[in-house]
Amino acid sequence: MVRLYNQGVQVQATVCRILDANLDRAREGLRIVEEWCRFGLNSAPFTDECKQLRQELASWHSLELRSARDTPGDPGTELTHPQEEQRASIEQLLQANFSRVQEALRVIEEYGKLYHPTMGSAFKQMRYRVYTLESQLLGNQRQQILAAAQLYLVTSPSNQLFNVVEAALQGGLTLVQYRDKNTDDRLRLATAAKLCQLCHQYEALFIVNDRIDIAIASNADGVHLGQQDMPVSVAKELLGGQRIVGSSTTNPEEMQQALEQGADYIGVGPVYETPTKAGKAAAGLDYVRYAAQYATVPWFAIGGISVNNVNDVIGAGAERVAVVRSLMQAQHPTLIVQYFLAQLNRRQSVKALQGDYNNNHG
Ligand SMILES: Cc1ncc(COP(=O)(O)OP(=O)(O)O)c(N)n1
Ligand SMILES: Cc1ncsc1CCOP(=O)(O)O
Ligand SMILES: [Mg+2]
Repeated sequence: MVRLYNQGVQVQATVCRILDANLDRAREGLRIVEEWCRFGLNSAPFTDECKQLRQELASWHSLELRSARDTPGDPGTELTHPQEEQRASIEQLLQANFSRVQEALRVIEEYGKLYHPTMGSAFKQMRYRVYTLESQLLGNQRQQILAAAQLYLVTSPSNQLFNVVEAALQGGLTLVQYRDKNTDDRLRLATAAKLCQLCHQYEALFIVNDRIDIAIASNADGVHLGQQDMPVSVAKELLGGQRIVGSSTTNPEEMQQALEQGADYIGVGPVYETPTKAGKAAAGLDYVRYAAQYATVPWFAIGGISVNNVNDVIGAGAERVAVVRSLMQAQHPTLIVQYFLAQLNRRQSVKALQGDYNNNHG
C-alpha cells in the first residue's frame, strides 16, 4: 500500500515528482549501460542483470508517480553539465552513466522512505547491485591485478621514497600503498600523485593509506582503511564501485565485518610485533591460519615480516604478504622483491602440485 505519512498534499506531490524523475533517470542510465553489454560486449549475463534492474525499477514506477510529472514546470530539464556534451571513451561514457544511475538510486532510496515502508531498503540493495555491475565491467582490471598480487609494499617516509618504490617495481612488485602520517596535505597530495604515475607506468596498483580525499585527488586505485578510519561501506559509497577498498583486521570479528562491508582485500596482522606499528599487539600465526581458512577475498599477512621469517608465515597459509621495513630499509629493494616473490611462488607451485595429486589419487 502506498502511504505518505503525516505529510501535506504539496509535499506529497513533490516527493512523487522527485521519485518519478529519478526512476526515469535511473532507467535511462541503465539502458545506456545495457546497450553496451549487449552490442559491445555480447554479454548475456551483464545484459540480463541490466534488464532485471530496469524491470525492478519499472515495478516501482506506479501510475501515481507518473501522474505527478510536470515536465514544463521542471527547471531542471534545461540544465546540462559541460561534461555531458563530451565523452572521450566508452569507459568514460559508462562511468558517467553508472554515476547517474547510482545518484538517482540514492535519491530514490532517501525520498522513498517517505513514500513506502520498503522502498528505501529495496533501492539500497539495487544500488549495491549496480556497484557490483560497475566494478565487474570497469574495475575488472584492477581486481585482476589485485588478485594476482603476492607482495604489497606499504611505504614509510624516506628521502629515497621514489627510488625505493621504483626499484621494487622493477623487481616485479604490483601493489604499493602510500602511508605517511605526518606530512602536510599539499606535499602528501603531490607525492601521492607522483607515486601513482610511477606505479601506473609499471602497471602496478597504487593505494593511499587512510585518506579517501587524497586517493581521489591523486587518481589512486583505492584506499586502505583501518579500524579507526572511515568505515569500508562509506568509503565504497564515496569512491564508487570501481576503486579498491582494503581493510586492516586483527581478529575474526574484524575480518567478518570487513567482508560484510565489501572490502576488496584485507590486511591480516600484525603477525609479529613491529616498531612500524609500535604498541600494537601481535595477532600471531594463529590468525594467519584462521585467515587461510576463512578469508573470501585476497588477504595480506602484515607486521614484522622479513626474508628471515616469511617462510613461517607462508607455512601458516599466507599466499600474500605486505611489508614496510623489509623493502623501505633494503639496500637492494629489487632483489628483496624477487626473493619474496620466489618464496611465495614456490608455495603456490607446491599447492598446485598437491591439488593435482589429490585430484588424481583422491
Ligand atoms: C595492508 C595493510 N594492512 C594493515 C594496515 C594498517 O592499517 P591501520 O590499522 O589503519 O593502521 P595505519 O597503517 O593507518 O597506521 C595497512 N596500512 N596496510
Ligand atoms: C601498517 C601495519 N599494520 C599492521 S602491521 C603494520 C606495519 C608493518 O610494518 P613492518 O613490515 O615494518 O613490520
Ligand atoms: Mg589507518
